[in-house]
Amino acid sequence: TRSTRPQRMLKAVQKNATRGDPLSVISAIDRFCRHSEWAMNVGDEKGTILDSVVSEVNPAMALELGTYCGYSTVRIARLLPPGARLVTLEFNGDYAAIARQVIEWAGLEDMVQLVEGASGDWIPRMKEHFGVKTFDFIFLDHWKDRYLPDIKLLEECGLLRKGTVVLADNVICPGTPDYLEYIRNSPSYESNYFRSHLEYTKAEDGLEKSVYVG
Ligand SMILES: O=C(NCCc1nnc(-c2ccc3[nH]cnc3c2)[nH]1)c1cc(-c2ccc(F)cc2)cc(O)c1O
Ligand SMILES: [Mg+2]
Repeated sequence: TRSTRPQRMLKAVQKNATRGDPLSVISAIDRFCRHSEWAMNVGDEKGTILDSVVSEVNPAMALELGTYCGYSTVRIARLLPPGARLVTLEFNGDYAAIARQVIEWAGLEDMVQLVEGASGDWIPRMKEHFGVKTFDFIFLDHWKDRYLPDIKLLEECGLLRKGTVVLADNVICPGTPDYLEYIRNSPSYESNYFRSHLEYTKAEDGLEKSVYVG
């Protein structure tokens, strides 16, 4: 049967990127998505905003919801300080299998814990299962209707601390109106919108950066 888009993306990484070189993995995926087949990675334009926020936070403990093929996982993990950890959650087993190989090709498997399952099931288990106290940085890039329930769940599970930075992708396209309304009106967060474009297109999209103030 015909290969899937994530499988073709992985082939492009293995063909065009150098093992152990995260930047070559990132550019191989961006080239594939610009010149061969669009895919829902955060992309290069929003990716530079992601990079600047991760570098500013310099997290020891980071969480990503929505691994997909591991593009943003590699973008984040390559910037982490030694000993830091990134837990990334993927719902779809096929995506997870590709992401593991992309992360390994980048040589970042030691910093990354990829977990397969639903955010609603795993968030309540983060503390006892991963020995997480609180997260320093969280990247929301999973199903858009899960952003709001999951940020509330993260609060309830005591996984946020004063200063935790939450960065949300796709707040315009596909859009997360209920999440935006909540986070921008909540006294527990200071939010800023970083205007950009939907990956590899001219359509508007952006990232919402929110700092938890407790
Ligand atoms: O759906 C998206 N991303 C989500 C993938 C995912 N990968 N893993 C999950 C997961 C992970 C744990 C979960 N736990 C519960 N649900 C879960 C879902 N979700 C997405 C879609 C678009 C997009 C824009 C315009 C279009 F015309 C079509 C598409 C752009 C983007 O940047 C996206 O991120
Ligand atoms: Mg996205």
